[in-house]
Amino acid sequence: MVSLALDRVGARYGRRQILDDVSTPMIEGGALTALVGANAAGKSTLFRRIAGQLHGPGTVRLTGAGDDDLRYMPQDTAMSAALTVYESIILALKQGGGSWRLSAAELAAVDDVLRRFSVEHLAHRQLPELSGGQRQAVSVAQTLVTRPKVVLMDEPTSALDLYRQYEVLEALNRYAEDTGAVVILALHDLNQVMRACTTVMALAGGRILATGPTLEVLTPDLIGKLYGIDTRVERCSRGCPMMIVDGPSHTAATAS
Ligand SMILES: Nc1ncnc2c1ncn2[C@@H]1O[C@H](COP(=O)(O)OP(=O)(O)OP(=O)(O)O)[C@@H](O)[C@H]1O
Repeated sequence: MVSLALDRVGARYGRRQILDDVSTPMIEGGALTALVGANAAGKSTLFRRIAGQLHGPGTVRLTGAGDDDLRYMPQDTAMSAALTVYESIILALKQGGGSWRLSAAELAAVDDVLRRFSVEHLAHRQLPELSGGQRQAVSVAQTLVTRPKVVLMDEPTSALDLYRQYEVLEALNRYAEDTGAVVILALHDLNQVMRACTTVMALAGGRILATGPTLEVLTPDLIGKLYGIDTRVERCSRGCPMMIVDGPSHTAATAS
């Protein structure tokens, strides 16, 4: 089983300290973990630090996976290359080098990821012709084609319609279950978090404010602290917990 833990991790841009002493318990693979926090709280910075794109104090401990097994999908992914979706996924698969030939297993991996994320019908479309939501779904497929054991995704559903949000989160959940991968998603939609993610890490002021099982961590009290918003949790007609937003509170302590 794959797991990831952070021990007193820090990060800065120039003199500006963004993350300070970020520590987490062991995050186990096989299910989705959400990273939540206000705008500018440092979620992308934490992903860059875990992915090795930024350096700083502290330790990122990976168990059952090496640095090569990690993929980070940033918030904005470039899709201007004159490639088809199919070609772009092959390119993502071959990014680590090796033979230019495609083995039967690699061809199967490309087919699998196209099917998992329902982008088969786009296989022969050019990347620059895709809509924003199509681009995002393709980007998820590119990220997962190598079957990474540690996956960090920055707002992977922000451009998707309601049905596609549900579909992509379900597919990500199945991916985590099938591969045992650690999959961490930065998400702003807390209803998506409640529906899809088993564990939550909440970031504020450059530190982890809370981490643990979703329904235990995402309390109205914590949400008030993170976003300055009053909320309550109710159940939808199918029994799924839902966050109802009542409005701004006056207890905000969000990151600068
Ligand atoms: N390349 C950079 N150089 C300098 N400062 C940066 C850089 N990238 C981000 N920052 C700053 O670091 C802080 C954290 O930004 P980050 O993108 O990590 O936040 P975030 O939680 O992902 O935000 P959002 O929810 O808005 O995407 C912000 O104050 C931002 O201005």
